[in-house]
Amino acid sequence: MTTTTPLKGGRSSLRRNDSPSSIGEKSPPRITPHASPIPTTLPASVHQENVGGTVYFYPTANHTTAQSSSAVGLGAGGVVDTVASHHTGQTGSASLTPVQPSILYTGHVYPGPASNVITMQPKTQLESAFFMPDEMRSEVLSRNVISNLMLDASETAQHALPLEVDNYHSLYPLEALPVQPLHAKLTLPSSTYKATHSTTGIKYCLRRLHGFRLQSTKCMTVVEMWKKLQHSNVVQLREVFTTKAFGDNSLVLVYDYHPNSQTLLAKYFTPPPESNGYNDPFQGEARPFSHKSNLQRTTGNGPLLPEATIWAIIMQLTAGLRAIHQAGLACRSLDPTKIIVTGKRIRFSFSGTSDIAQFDPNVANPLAVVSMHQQEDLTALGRLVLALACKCLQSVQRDNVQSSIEMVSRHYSSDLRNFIVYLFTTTQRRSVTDLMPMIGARFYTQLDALQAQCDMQEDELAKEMENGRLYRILVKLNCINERPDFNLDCTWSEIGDRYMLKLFRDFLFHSVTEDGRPWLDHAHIVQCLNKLDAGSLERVQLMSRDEQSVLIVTYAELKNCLDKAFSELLASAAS
Ligand SMILES: Nc1ncnc2c1ncn2[C@@H]1O[C@H](COP(=O)(O)OP(=O)(O)OP(=O)(O)O)[C@@H](O)[C@H]1O
Repeated sequence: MTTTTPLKGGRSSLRRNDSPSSIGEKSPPRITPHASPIPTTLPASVHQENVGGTVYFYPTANHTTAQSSSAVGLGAGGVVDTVASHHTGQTGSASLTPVQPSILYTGHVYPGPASNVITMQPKTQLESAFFMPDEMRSEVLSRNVISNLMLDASETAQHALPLEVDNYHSLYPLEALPVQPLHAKLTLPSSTYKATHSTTGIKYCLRRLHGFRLQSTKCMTVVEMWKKLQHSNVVQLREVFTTKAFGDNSLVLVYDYHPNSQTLLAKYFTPPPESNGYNDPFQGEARPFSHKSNLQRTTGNGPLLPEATIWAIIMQLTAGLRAIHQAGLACRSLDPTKIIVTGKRIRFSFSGTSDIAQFDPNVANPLAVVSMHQQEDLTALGRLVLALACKCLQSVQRDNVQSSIEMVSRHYSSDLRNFIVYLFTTTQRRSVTDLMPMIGARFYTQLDALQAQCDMQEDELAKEMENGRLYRILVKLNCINERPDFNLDCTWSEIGDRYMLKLFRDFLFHSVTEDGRPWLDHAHIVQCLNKLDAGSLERVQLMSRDEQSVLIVTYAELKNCLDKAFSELLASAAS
């Protein structure tokens, strides 16, 4: 017997999840008709009933407990897997316990942003119900793109880079010019690369000191101290090794890699491109921080920074510096080329390089030397904050300091001025902990901003967690749907449980409006997938592509079919 029941004019059909987010036609959809295997016989165990023009199939009483898909303890009445029964020769899944029409589904659904978060989002668009804001996405994307950059073989040869250095491969230069002086106090050339660890695949930042020989293994003590220092404002040193892979004796320091980082110099002191190559005639020859070209250190960097931005930088720098000093270490390269900015995060980079490069095994009193370097760090911090406030590196040249501080007094609070003056007062012994009271209640503002950012990110995480879950269901469904053959059975995906899943897939993605246009409703897809994942007792009416067969199942049964079919695939893949 063929089940020939046109849907049109039949009982109100597909349960649609009405949602304001429908991006297509609002009229109820129907399934796109396509050629599809349809049942040709109906087992004696199935009872047929015509309700308002639609034929429904019910198992007879002695078959009500047979099928496993109903064995989820559902009691879903009027539910039958007739098509599956036909194609597999199994009995239909059913239970005669009547089901209340109310939706029994209580699955996991992203409930939408919390009220405290919604006000922080740039603009509440339809998209934001499901996906992260564009700004966040593009930041993550650009980090991924940068992180995945690779040189091809010819570029690697062009840069004279080895294919492997110790446990690292795929070296990628992180600076425009591969060889630069390390720091004002150093004449050693150095290079920075991104590289991938051979066994873990994790990316790291390698700092190579060219032509460098370790004078003494004693400096490994200080390396260990740096390796132990963990702080969110300090780039973590992971290991140090010597290598001849570059054709010389190089020392390589391995740090955590933070993609899409900029140096503080590049972010705040490099003239914008609009300057059209104009050089400030008053810039002079002085290089206040390191051997960087004066072109990069000119004035003309746009408007002054808001005071809140400067304090946000100060708080992060002092936090990192406090951790460094408390660990009995000194930064020794507190320089805008050695501080990196990643998003809103500021980190001291290449920490410990100076300690290794300038290690002197003959120092009589190492503690006193550290203390002296810590004082130098504080002076360097004062110079950096002054330069930031003036947005000009020349402002910290000896002759300019006084007028620069006056400029700070005119444009910023006395707190900021006092902070800088304290750090410039080298006649007294200063301490990073003394800076805390100067920051004062601004600390709470920073904490509040960070917590608000955490709230927003947690909300995005909640969304993405649900997306990840839905993605896994889609992976399962797509591994099953339309599989050309399985265990030499080319009809596997078209029969039995799999046939139900195919019709469900059509219901999800291929619904059309009355006049045949695609009916696209993201909320419909999400809600149906959620009901499937939760094994809801709600019923869904599926229809064969030729519109000749109607199948009413619960989501619980579909879930059971999905799990069974996917387990079969898994078992076969593992065998
Ligand atoms: N841990 C890190 N992760 C990712 N990128 C980093 C890291 N540390 C530094 N960088 C980036 O590497 C690039 C090169 O850094 P480097 O200090 O070599 O710059 P530089 O301005 O050329 O300094 P120098 O004159 O000392 O060579 C910079 O753009 C910096 O943002």
